[in-house]
Parts: sequence; C-alpha cells; structure tokens
Amino acid sequence: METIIQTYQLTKTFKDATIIKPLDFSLRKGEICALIGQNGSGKSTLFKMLAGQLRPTAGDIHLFEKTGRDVAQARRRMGFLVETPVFFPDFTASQNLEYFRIQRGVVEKKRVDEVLEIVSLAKEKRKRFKDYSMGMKQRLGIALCLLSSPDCLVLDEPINGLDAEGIREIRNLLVKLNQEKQITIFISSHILTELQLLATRFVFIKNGVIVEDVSKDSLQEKSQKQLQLTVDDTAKTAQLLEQTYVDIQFKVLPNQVIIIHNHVECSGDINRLLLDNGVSVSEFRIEARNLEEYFLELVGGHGHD
Ligand SMILES: Nc1ncnc2c1ncn2[C@@H]1O[C@H](COP(=O)(O)OP(=O)(O)OP(=O)(O)O)[C@@H](O)[C@H]1O
Repeated sequence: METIIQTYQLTKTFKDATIIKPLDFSLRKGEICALIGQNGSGKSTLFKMLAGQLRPTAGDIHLFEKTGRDVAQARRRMGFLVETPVFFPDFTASQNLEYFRIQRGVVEKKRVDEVLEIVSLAKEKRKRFKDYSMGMKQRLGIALCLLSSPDCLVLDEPINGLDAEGIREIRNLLVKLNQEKQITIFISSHILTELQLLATRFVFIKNGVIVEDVSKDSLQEKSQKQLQLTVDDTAKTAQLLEQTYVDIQFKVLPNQVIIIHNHVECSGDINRLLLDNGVSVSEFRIEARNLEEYFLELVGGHGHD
C-alpha cells in the first residue's frame, strides 16, 4: 500500500519553544485519518510543514514516497486547507474558483463546474460568496482544494464552528471523496466526536507529541472499557502499576478508587499483581465510559500523564 505522508523525527521549534517534538508519522493510501488535539497542541504547525508553508527545524518529510527536491512536485498531488482561503466577497462561487483556476494553472475550464458539483454547490454557484453560509463557505474551500484533482486532502479544522447540518454535509462529502474517488484524507479537529463518524484512524496529539494512534475499532473498544478498583493503598497500587506497565494511564479518585484506562485486557494480571504484593482489593470491575471522556483524558491534561 502506497505511503502518502511519512515524517521522520519531524520537529518544529519557534524561538525556544518546541511545538512539534520529533515526530514519526505515516499516512497510507485510502485512510481517513483524524488528528485530534486541543487548541495549541501543534496540529496547524504540523499541517503547515506538510504544506511547505513552514520549514521544519529538524527531521524529514516524504510525500508519495518522494524525498528531497522531489517533495515539491509530489506536493502538487495534495490539496491543503490549512488556512482559510481568501475568497472575493462580491464574486460568485464560480467566479472565485475561476480566478484560482487560472492562477494555479489548472488547464481545464470545466473543472470549476465539476468541483462545484462534487461539493454540492452547483445550484448556488451564482450566489455571491458573502451570501454563503459558513457550511457553504467551507465546502467552497474544499472545492478549491479539489481543483487540481489531488490524491490526498489535508484539512485543518474544516468543521470548526459549523452547526450539526453543516458538519453532516462536510462529513458526507469527505466520505464520498474517499470512497468514490479514492482520496486519502488527513483532517484535524479539537472535538473527537465531530470526526467519530468519519475517520478510519485517530491520532491524538498533545503538546506536539502523538500520545495515541488507533484504528476506529480499537478506539471504540478502548473507549468503552476501563478498570475501576477500590484498594486499601492507592500509593502502593500506583507504584506497582507504573513499575509493571510503563505506559499505564490511570487516575486516583477519592475513597481509595483508582481508574485504569489502558491494559484493561490484563485485568487478571493486574489483580494478581496487587494481591501478590499485599494490596487488598475490595472492588474490581470493568466499566464503560464515553468517547469524549476518553479524549479528555488523553489530551485534556486531566488525570495521569
Ligand atoms: N509562528 C509562530 N511563532 C511562535 N509560536 C507559534 C507560531 N505558530 C504557532 N505557534 C505556537 O505553537 C503552538 C501550537 O500552535 P498550533 O496552531 O500548531 O496549534 P493547533 O493545535 O493547531 O491549535 P489551534 O486549534 O488553536 O489552531 C501554540 O502555542 C502557538 O502559539
């Protein structure tokens, strides 16, 4: 399977703040990958480096398995919506796209109508941009990305601020592009549930570090389960967990309760570990939690880091 994006130890530092810590990431053909992180986590910085708008401080980017000088050429196979495009408010949608078609050297004039059709704006193509709703403006932004017939779209928070209907329209559009035109999609949001029905893979970023990278199925599974223990010694339990599972994620609640978010499949081993080390466990159960809670625990700065 072709690798569309590959980064090696990609790093970005502004003055003395390292916003993207050495990051290895790959996006494979056909994926709809969601990049989820709170404001300031580094999503736009990463996307701008991919778009060639920001120069990496260190590390490397390969696009379509091309490297070095060939990256610029490979980048033409991608459509980026990483900053709000500046459309002319008094131009119609058609006129705006026609302007960009000429500017970008897209030869076929009919491509403007084609992309307007794809994003379901054909009927409103003679409306002026300033009279468009937020959702229509975003779809026009995606139409602009599609002008050059890209194989991959990179979209920075395209559903930010849209109402439920606007979100649904963008979601349907992106699923259609992925399924019917085999366009690979890398899309960011700070709200997990917005992309939950769309993405096939979820990458969580916090302070410029990828803290989790999971498939849709795995996300469902993980987000559904956690271990809740009531113990006589929370400090000792915390110590044992950290010693045994380096990436353990847990939080200590009042009343001697500990919630463990990962390694739920090892519940038997965890129980034995505690008992063998003299911790008395009065309650031990696997329970459900929702996706939003899961997201907040991963990137929201709550609980155990
Ligand atoms: N040109 C710059 N100079 C200095 N700091 C910057 C620059 N661009 C971004 N930053 C800082 O980098 C951090 C990450 O910003 P970035 O825009 O990548 O985050 P984000 O995850 O996209 O958040 P948002 O959803 O708010 O756009 C922020 O603290 C921001 O202030």
